[in-house]
Amino acid sequence: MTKSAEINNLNKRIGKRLILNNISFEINQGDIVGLVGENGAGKTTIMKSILGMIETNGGLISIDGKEVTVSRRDGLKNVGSLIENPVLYPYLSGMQHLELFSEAKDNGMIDYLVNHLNMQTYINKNASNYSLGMKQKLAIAMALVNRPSFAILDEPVNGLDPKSTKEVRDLIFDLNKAGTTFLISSHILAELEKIINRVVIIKKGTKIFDNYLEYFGNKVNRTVVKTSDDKAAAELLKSNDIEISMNNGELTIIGDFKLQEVIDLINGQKISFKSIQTINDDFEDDLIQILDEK
Ligand SMILES: Nc1ncnc2c1ncn2[C@@H]1O[C@H](COP(=O)(O)OP(=O)(O)OP(=O)(O)O)[C@@H](O)[C@H]1O
Repeated sequence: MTKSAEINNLNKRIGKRLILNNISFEINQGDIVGLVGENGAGKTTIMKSILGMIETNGGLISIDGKEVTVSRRDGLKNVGSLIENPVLYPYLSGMQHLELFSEAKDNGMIDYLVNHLNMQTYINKNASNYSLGMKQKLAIAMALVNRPSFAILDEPVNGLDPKSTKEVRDLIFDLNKAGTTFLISSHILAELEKIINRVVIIKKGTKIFDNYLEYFGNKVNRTVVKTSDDKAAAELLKSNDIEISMNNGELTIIGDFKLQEVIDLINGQKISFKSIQTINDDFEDDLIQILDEK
């Protein structure tokens, strides 16, 4: 797999505090990687380091095989970024911002972004009058206006309403299909799950998890059943080809099944139900569990 970016043993100290502790991970071309962690975990510091915005205390960062530091910026030529609140010029319109940031005279990208992010009604007005969400959309457009091969977006859907959030998601997918690799941080895990194909989790400056989403498997529902005789109920369900497991004495039915069929089977054997609880294992819970465990 071709690598878009490599981060090797990245360390960052601020004063006496170690903010990043030997962080290493790779971003393969075509990936949409989610960078996840609690407030203050170090996500923005990682992104700033990759972009050569801050001095680091050891470690090697390269983009497209070129080393990036505060003074070596060759690797950043095809990189777009949105980090924290971008500085907007109050007397320039959104369109003028995009024109200022665009390296090409007219590559159709400005129209494409304005349309995809639905900014037509205000793009020619002064940015000083923009709402938080409008500013955020303009900042995303500025990050992507040169059709970067690699884009780093820190909290891109911060402050966006659900419709705008979907517009940003669709735009990311569209650009990803056309060849842009993404590193995206977000606290909105349910939203992040819809976009990313891989997740890197940071806790207190240390990487604690890094894997593709397939790791989390297909989201299967589990139904935990308590009966007057769990052992007999388990045998009965198994003999009727219903997939079950017994974990810590808990009878769990896995995957798809017809609840009425289970009820009829068990009642038919004079076993009584005490409780039935369906549990949806979702991504958000999985991530929170990883964060809590490590
Ligand atoms: N300029 C600075 N001076 C002092 N401490 C800093 C500075 N920048 C970052 N830090 C500290 O570094 C740690 C990591 O901050 P960072 O902004 O990278 O976290 P984050 O994961 O992006 O957090 P959030 O999700 O809240 O944006 C925090 O403890 C923060 O207080």
